[in-house]
Amino acid sequence: MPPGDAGLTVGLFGGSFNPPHDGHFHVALTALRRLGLHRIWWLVTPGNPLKDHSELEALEARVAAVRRLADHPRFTVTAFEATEGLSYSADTIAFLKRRRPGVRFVWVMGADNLAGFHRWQFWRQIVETLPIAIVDRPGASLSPLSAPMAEVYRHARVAEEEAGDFACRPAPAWTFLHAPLNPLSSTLLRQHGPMRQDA
Ligand SMILES: Nc1ncnc2c1ncn2[C@@H]1O[C@H](COP(=O)(O)OP(=O)(O)OP(=O)(O)O)[C@@H](O)[C@H]1O
Ligand SMILES: O=C(O)c1ccc[n+]([C@@H]2O[C@H](COP(=O)([O-])O)[C@@H](O)[C@H]2O)c1
Repeated sequence: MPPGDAGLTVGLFGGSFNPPHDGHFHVALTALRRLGLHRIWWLVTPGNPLKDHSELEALEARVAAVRRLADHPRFTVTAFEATEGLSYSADTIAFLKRRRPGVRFVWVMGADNLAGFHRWQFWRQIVETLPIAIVDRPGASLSPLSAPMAEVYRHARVAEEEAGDFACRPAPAWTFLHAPLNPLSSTLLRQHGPMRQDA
């Protein structure tokens, strides 16, 4: 697990990264800059509990690929969930709060995950524990209005213009960051192989 002194602000960016792509880099950079965070920790998951794992590459290969992609001085790549036996994000977050008590964490995810967030284990506990930042994604732009999480926690939405110190907000707090849309997905890359971004 990465070190973290008191006062550090960290965006937790969990993912399957099967494989990682520029859309992921875009999400991490958007969160880092727009939320005024010190760092982004990329959490390479042993396996999304809601996804079929039959096409999932080995963790070591995904970590190596994410390290190649996440080439930025404020990015840290880690796979401690596997070594600590953590499958659910609620457990990961509780673990981190215990082990890095002075660090201020924010959960970072793409807008497609907002739509299904109410299916995550202990999702309300997650919302009540740390601020959540959602980055827009093609096909999911309307979900802030209709997702159950957004409805239940409507009162906790923070305007993106006011999210510059987001890590210091008490939970529940969530914000939706509009940004240039990036159309890449791992599914697309698994189906068609690497594609030139400028083609
Ligand atoms: N193009 C994108 N724009 C915004 N968010 C993205 C984009 N691609 C991935 N994300 C977000 O990054 C995180 C990790 O995504 P993941 O590794 O599942 O990639 P994916 O492209 O969604 O994969 P798959 O197609 O296999 O479902 C998730 O929170 C996801 O919402
Ligand atoms: O805890 C859960 O129930 C849960 C359900 C779905 C996804 N997650 C986490 O969400 C992150 C994004 O997953 P993915 O597959 O969309 O990249 C990753 O860290 C997963 O472990 C977590």
